[in-house]
Amino acid sequence: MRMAIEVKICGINSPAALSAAVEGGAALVGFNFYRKSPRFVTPEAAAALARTVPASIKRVAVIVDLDNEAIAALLAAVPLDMLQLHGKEDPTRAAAIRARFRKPVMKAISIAQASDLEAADKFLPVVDRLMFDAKPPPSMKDALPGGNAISFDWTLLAGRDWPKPWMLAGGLNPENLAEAVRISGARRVDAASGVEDRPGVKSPEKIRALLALAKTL
Ligand SMILES: O=C(O)c1ccccc1NCC(=O)[C@H](O)[C@H](O)COP(=O)(O)O
Repeated sequence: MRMAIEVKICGINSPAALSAAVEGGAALVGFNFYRKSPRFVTPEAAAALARTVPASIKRVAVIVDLDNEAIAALLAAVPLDMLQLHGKEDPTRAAAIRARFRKPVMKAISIAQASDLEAADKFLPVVDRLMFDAKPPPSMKDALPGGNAISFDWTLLAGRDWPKPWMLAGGLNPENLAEAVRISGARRVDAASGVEDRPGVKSPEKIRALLALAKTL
């Protein structure tokens, strides 16, 4: 039997969004600690939400180039199961974070062309998961490190696999998820903007729709 699609709903910042994700069957929920993101949550708000998440669902911290002191403070304040490195962390830094904080680490790799996938090989020995996310084009003003609602060419992943779990991210929504999965072959996916009404405002309806669809793929 085929493994069900695993979904991470990223940028959870309200009880309604969290309930929709939990009840809809998300496997992971992401809390965004990048201050410039419209999805930023304070550690206090994230802690209140994270404490209500069932143990079967992984609580992921999205962090961007944080130093050890900031990561330690975050982990002291918020119950978290995984660290998602979404900045310019290199393999040495990823390995150091994983060793020091003893949490599973997922490294996001920005993809625009086939050669961008080569970075995966360097991270594989030192992380627990990979995420392939869209690299914003240079013309995109005010681009964030992630959460830009843009997709990359899913055929770049077709027929590819890696020896650790990997997720597809970038502009996924209830309208394009089926196509993205069919073309890329991904069995783990992540969505932030595509389940929102506007940047930073999650739509419980869209979260439910994406998760219901994922169960059929
Ligand atoms: O979502 C953000 O605002 C964000 C900001 C800075 C770094 C990472 C960020 N998001 C991380 C995620 O896991 C997103 O879900 C992923 O980039 C896909 O986003 P989207 O294209 O909006 O679905």
